[in-house]
Amino acid sequence: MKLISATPSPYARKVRITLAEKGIAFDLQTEIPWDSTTKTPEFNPLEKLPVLIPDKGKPVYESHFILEWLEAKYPAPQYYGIHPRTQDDLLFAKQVEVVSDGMCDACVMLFFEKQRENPSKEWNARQMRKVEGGLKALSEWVGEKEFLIEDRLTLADIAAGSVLGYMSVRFKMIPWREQYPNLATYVDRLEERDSFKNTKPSPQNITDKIV
Ligand SMILES: N[C@@H](CCC(=O)N[C@@H](CS(=O)(=O)O)C(=O)NCC(=O)O)C(=O)O
Repeated sequence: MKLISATPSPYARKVRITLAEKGIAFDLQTEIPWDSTTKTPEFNPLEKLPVLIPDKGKPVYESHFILEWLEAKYPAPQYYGIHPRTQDDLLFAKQVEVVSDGMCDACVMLFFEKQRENPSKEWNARQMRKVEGGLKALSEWVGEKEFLIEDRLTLADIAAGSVLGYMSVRFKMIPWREQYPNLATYVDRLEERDSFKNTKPSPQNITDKIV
């Protein structure tokens, strides 16, 4: 199995963490999806990574769907299960992923708006509100807990941990660790896991003109 990924990608990190927690071997293909050299269009009509390419069968893309696919194909108890046991908890975990991924989307929008000749203040303010609203929601959900659900790592922690780790790399100017010390404690504990330690995001050097 192969995963097309990028070093800063919080979406790809969710998949890398899940593969590690489930103990699934895979080849990591690191790319810059914004450069003309990327292979993503060969596998994903949306030209985005992450893309999971199974040894047999069709490519799987869109991180939340890749995690669904992995949980379906590599279920508990043979593999570590990332879905909570009850339906309500699973729906809540998916809501945490919606907010976490939405924060990532807003961060990506901000990242590229800054590269425009005349960045729109209104557009940036709108994206910042989404990031700040998401941080507030995550902080309220986490409280003083070690894990969001069932006192063990689930989809919710993978999603929340990935966006918080991304912000530490891409958005140092947002003082979220001071604003929400409980989130800082929460993510620092997650980062002690091998699946997090071995998937730390790092910046990439985009060479092509994007906007
Ligand atoms: N909703 C998608 C978002 C994936 C995404 O935006 N990936 C970026 C790379 S990164 O932001 O994750 O580093 C990409 O491939 N962008 C290329 C493009 O949008 O054309 C997911 O969850 O997988």
